Amino acid sequence: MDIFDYDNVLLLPRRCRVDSRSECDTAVEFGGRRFHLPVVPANMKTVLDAPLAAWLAANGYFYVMHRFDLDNVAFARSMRAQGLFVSISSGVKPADMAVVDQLAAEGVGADYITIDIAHGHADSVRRMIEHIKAKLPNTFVIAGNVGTPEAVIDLEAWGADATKIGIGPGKVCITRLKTGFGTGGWQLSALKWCARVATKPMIADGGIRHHGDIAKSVRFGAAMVMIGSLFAGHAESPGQTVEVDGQLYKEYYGSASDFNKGEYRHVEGKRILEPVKGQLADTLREMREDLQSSISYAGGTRLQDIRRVNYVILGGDNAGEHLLM
Ligand SMILES: NC(=O)C1=CN([C@@H]2O[C@H](COP(=O)(O)OP(=O)(O)OC[C@H]3O[C@@H](n4cnc5c(N)ncnc54)[C@H](OP(=O)(O)O)[C@@H]3O)[C@@H](O)[C@H]2O)C=CC1
Ligand SMILES: Nc1nc2c(ncn2[C@@H]2O[C@H](COP(=O)(O)O)[C@@H](O)[C@H]2O)c(=O)[nH]1
Repeated sequence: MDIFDYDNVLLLPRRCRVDSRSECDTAVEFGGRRFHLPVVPANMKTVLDAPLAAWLAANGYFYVMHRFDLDNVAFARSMRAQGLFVSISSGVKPADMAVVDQLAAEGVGADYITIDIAHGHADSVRRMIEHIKAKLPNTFVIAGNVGTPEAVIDLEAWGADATKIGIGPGKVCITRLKTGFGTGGWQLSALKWCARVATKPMIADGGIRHHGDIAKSVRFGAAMVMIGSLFAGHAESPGQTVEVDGQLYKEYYGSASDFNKGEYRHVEGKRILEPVKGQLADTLREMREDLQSSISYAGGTRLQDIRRVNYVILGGDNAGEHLLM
């Protein structure tokens, strides 16, 4: 198996089929809805909050609300009141099951539920999927996080409608240092490995440092790409603003950090400062333009055309050209 990551793979251009990049369509269908981009801000407290979730939903973008210090049912009610789709995160504890029960009992429901725990290849996730499917059979269930084909096979067999791939590639992640496990450093090839067996959509989660990494994720099988650090630090981002030597930064911390947990137990995340960026809408516009360009380099007009390109691995033992025959 080739081992590579975002920073040592490049995609190879094919003959252009458009006269303008504006002819390239970045839209994606995911869970029965169509979104402008195959991109979703990470479900983290310093990346999005309820107003940002509502803005994303109202403007044609996918979102997954985080699950920390939040009343999921109240959030779902408020999105419904605005006529917007509901996409929440869940753990696997009795309180999380009770949220599902309440959403069902009140008839609020949820369009998407992302079961999001550190080690998603677990019986607790199987039980949670079964619980959601029993109480809210029309909800699209995303389950994770995992990093192996065996896990993807199991989650799909247990009823997940999509899987989320990435153990430890995140910018504020310290899982590989603390535990010795993960896909950090080879996330893109882990995605490729999982794509061999996946029969349902996969979300590539973590490790995106440049807009071109979105196209690379799509090339290796992602239907959707979850991004934390690139979205943290915007004017609208919920992280606290901090001034250092006259420079403005916003905090970005891991969901398994002591900053998020409020205590130092089972810590697998850290806090960093992201330079303050500008408006989120401007970043999304630039991402869309860059992805339109990626599609044109792929010789296509639609997102899926990126899947057909060849690629090279730069440097190291796995270096070489990989051609689709
Ligand atoms: N993508 C990644 O690499 C990682 C992401 N995270 C993120 O941090 C957040 C908090 O995650 P998490 O701590 O799982 O959430 P929770 O604190 O909600 O824990 C979920 C449940 O899973 C159990 N659990 C957690 N880790 C393991 C494990 N390694 N083996 C067996 N059981 C486990 C917990 O029990 P107990 O605490 O008693 O073990 C708890 O019952 C999530 O958003 C998650 O996605 C965290 C780490 C890695
Ligand atoms: N190991 C940990 N991973 C975490 C933690 N909090 C979030 N995450 C994961 O990171 C991505 C975002 O990655 P980025 O490279 O785009 O910044 C996020 O979606 C989670 O999967 C954590 O505390 N520990």
